[in-house]
Amino acid sequence: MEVRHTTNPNDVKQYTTERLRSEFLIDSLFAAGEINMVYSHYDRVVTGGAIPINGSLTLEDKETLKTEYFLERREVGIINIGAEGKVVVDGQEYSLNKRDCLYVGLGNQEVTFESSNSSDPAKFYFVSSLAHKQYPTKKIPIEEAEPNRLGSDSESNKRTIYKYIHQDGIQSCQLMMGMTLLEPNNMWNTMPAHLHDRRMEVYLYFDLDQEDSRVFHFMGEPNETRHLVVKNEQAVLSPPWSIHSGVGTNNYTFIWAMAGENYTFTDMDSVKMEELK
Ligand SMILES: O=C(O)C(=O)C[C@H](O)C(=O)CO
Ligand SMILES: [Zn+2]
Repeated sequence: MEVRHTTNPNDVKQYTTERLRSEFLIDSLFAAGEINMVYSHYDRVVTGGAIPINGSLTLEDKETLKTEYFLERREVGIINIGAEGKVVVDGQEYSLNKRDCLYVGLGNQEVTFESSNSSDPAKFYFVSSLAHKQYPTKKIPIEEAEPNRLGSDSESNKRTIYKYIHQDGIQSCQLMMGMTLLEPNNMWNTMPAHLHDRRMEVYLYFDLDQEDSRVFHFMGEPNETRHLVVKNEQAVLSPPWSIHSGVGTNNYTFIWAMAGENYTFTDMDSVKMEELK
């Protein structure tokens, strides 16, 4: 898998667009019949995508992790963003429809992905972080996730945050994961912006409804922002020192995942509008 190192915010001020994209944008996670992963040194989070077509794909990379199996020292959250498929965890099958989430804990030795129909395949997005204890493998459909409604039409940021893996939901060591759905004609996410220097975060943007749709994702320290132009099914690594917010040219949905120091979703430092530059 590709390995990305961490960056210092003072250095990032000098980056060209190309360098910024190569450090923070994950532009090709999803390819038919492949599993692709990026290992970030931010909290050692692995971000991945799998589209099984002919048979199953296995979650593994001994070469990079130097462990016997992927979850020997890790946990993983998996969300299906495609058609129906299944994840098999040490022989136990979990069927996932679009937007369903599965948490798989430390110590499970074999995790494989399969599509129910190869002509309309599943697309599994996953984020994995380090784990010290085994929590039970658990599936949660979006209907059972805790919704948190935010924003307003006048601010164009009316949206629902669904929390899957968190303190009051599926239990994990440090991984938090959920999905935010924007109401039609609402384009802004995570504005007003926030920081959490205790945790890194990854955003996956998907369901951008036109070929030409883009999300302008804002990152950087609040007084030194930059943007990344993001296409459908691309992800962004957000360092702990960076805001993470976006505005779309069309409707979209995104999956957020965090790992780091604490396990408190509400541990956020809000950024005042006058601080943003
Ligand atoms: O729409 C939002 O606002 C979010 O979804 C925010 C993320 O959940 C987040 O950044 C959590 O720290
Ligand atoms: Zn955040």
